Amino acid sequence: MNPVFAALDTTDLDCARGLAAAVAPHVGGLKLGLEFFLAQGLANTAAVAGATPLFLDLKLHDIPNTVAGGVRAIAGLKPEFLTIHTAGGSAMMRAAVDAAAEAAAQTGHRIKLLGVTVLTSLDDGDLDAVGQRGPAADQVRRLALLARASGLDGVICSPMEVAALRADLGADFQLVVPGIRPAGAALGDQKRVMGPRDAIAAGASRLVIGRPITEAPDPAAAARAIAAELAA
Ligand SMILES: O=C(O)c1cc(=O)[nH]c(=O)n1[C@@H]1O[C@H](COP(=O)(O)O)[C@@H](O)[C@H]1O
Repeated sequence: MNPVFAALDTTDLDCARGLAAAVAPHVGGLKLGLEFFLAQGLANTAAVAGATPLFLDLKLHDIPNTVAGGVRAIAGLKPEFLTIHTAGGSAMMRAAVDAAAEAAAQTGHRIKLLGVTVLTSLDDGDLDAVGQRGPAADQVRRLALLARASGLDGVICSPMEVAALRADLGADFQLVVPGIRPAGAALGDQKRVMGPRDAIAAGASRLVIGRPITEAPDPAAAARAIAAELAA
């Protein structure tokens, strides 16, 4: 199984279609999120994903009733994964789990819910500034345990926390990992990063990779090179 989801972070439909066509043969799935979904909506999200597994990254974070409504609203898209924020608390996560179960009874498709823990663009100093107890690794562990207890299928975490979470949470819990930077790739706004091979070796289930693929001169070649590195 190719563990890479390519993040197509654009508002432009033609750009997303072009990237999807180029990289889909070389990745395990496509991630469409905030930018694309807000600009293009449900129908175009479905159109761009086509038959490729979809990771719908909406990072839902609201009161339980509203998040449950959000899950129901996108259920027809049948994404493999949907993100919600663990910081929304246990009741919110349980409401999302219940809504996903109700939707599965109707659509026959079970959406896997992933809890965002501490964004990979934040470091210990950033956490302090918003009044959260660091270090980041401790906060990630606290939120991941809460996510599992609330019935989520897995969490999003940085590569720096994967090994410890894998040891704590067992083999079946999905650890989906952005903040991936192949050797020489620009960091951009990411702060807690690792290379693709090291992240998988540490225990990541899936990798989310955006700009190192989409901003490469040849996105298909970049995706193919990452797949080859992981298969070697
Ligand atoms: O939920 C996510 O996918 C996510 C969580 C997180 O903590 N950090 C993070 O970077 N992401 C997403 O992963 C992708 C990373 O993109 P690149 O930094 O371009 O590789 C983006 O689409 C982010 O929205």
